[in-house]
Amino acid sequence: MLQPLYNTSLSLLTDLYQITMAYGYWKSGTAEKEAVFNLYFRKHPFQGGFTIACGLSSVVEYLNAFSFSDDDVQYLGTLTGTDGQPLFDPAFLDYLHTLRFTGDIDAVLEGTVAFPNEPLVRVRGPILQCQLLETPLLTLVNFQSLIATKAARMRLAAQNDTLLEFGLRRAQGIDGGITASRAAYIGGCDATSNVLAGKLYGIPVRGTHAHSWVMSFDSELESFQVYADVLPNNVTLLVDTYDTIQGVKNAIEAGKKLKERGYQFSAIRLDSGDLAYLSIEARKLLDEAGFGETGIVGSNDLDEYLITSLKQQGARINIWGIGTKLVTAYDQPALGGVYKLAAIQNPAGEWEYKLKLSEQAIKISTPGIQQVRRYYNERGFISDMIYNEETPPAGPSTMIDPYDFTRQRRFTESTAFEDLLVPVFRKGQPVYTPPAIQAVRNRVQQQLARLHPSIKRFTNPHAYPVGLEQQLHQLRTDLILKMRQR
Ligand SMILES: Nc1ncnc2c1ncn2[C@@H]1O[C@H](COP(=O)(O)OP(=O)(O)OP(=O)(O)O)[C@@H](O)[C@H]1O
Ligand SMILES: O=P(O)(O)OC[C@H]1O[C@H](OP(=O)(O)OP(=O)(O)O)[C@H](O)[C@@H]1O
Ligand SMILES: O=C(O)c1cccnc1
Repeated sequence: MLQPLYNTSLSLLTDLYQITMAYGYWKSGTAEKEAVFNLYFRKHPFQGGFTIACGLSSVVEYLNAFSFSDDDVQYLGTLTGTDGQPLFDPAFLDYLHTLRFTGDIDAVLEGTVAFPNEPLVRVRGPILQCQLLETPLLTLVNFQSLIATKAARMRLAAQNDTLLEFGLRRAQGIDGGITASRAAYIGGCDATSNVLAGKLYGIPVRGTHAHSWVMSFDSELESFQVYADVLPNNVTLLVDTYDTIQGVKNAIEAGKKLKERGYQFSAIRLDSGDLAYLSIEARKLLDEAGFGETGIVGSNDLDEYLITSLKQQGARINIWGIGTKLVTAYDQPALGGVYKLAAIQNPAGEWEYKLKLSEQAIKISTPGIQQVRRYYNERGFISDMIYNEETPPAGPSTMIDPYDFTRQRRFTESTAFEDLLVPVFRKGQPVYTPPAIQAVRNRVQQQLARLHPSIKRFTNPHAYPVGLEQQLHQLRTDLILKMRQR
């Protein structure tokens, strides 16, 4: 389902420097130079061992709608430089007005587990266009991948329990809320309380009630009974407004009447106090009253660590309501994805490889028209090898760790693999239709099932092996040496 937002002009949703650089390329006659940029991140969020790639369907929508509207170019025409004179030549604004994306996009499918330095999106096309896409692509992919990853961690902690996303009220603004609900569902939540996200994306919506409902009545019991009368097919009662144990007893009273009417008493919700102790006591009371099927929702500043701890304490919660810590990615509020130039074609049509140097080894970029080859066996994923599509591995291949070249792995021709980047746009035309959101969500779980548990643990996870194919490693090393000699 299309999000209408991406179908309006979002071409100014970028940093000014992208447009000034585009102007520079246009003015200096280099706008059409063919270039390749890679979008990748350098470090997993949350000190984790994996990241879930997310945001590609928004990228597709964004690119399909990519154009500068009349008022976009009019606005750009009002911008001035430090001398107060117009920043852009009107002829450039005319050029922008008719500009459409004409390049190629290759990308890792949404819901794929990804690792540092692997391109999630690769953009090839006239350098001016590639440059203009940097900020919007990062905006779309960084946040969605961050939240999908956080949700996947919560799913790991919650195991087979139900996971509800309740974050809208604490989200980073409107788009933060809507986008987080989508990414959280993909990452493993079962439903959201965010009704607009439900409508836009086809995500199941679920909810309980607030303390205000209970407080608006003279007694808690009456509030439960009225709620059950009015919404007999949606009865989850929040029991902690006054005294939780008494609240459970009142909920059972209301539940009995509901049962007599032939309806199911779905659940109670605990939102404060010791969630382990209270859920164990509530479970006993519910079971004794014949409500063995009635669930227990736990909420209150939960995250993957608290869910794990509560489970270890024997908590009887089987439905987890998670808001703030999920949609704000509380412990790491940004994924540091970057977008780097990796190659430019010279007038003879040959690739000149490009690399960004840094004193920090982790920040030195990798040149090449990069593709990721993921090797696997029947037990799961073995390792990922980044290679240059211009020099693909032929026969047995050797993968080298770019941070320690003595660490190498050799793959025989019989090792099974798949290449992760798939064609998404060719010459500006979409050649890939994003799957339904449910399929993306399923993909996350299928992918995680193929990752060794040591990579998925929260504390000191094992690093999944990612390296460079030997020819690409050599190219990168030669370029670093050449540039350091300058
Ligand atoms: N058994 C438990 N073990 C670890 N953490 C828990 C346990 N029970 C609850 N918590 C967490 O402890 C934190 C504080 O909860 P607590 O209910 O004491 O404070 P609160 O949020 O101020 O309560 P209230 O909503 O009544 O103001 C919450 O993040 C909650 O999820
Ligand atoms: O705790 P979160 O993970 O963010 O989950 C969402 C919270 O939102 C509601 O609380 P409310 O806004 O009523 O405030 P509260 O924290 O005082 O309960 C709800 O009762 C949850 O506690
Ligand atoms: O439905 C709920 O229980 C809910 C929704 C949003 C925030 N907190 C709780």
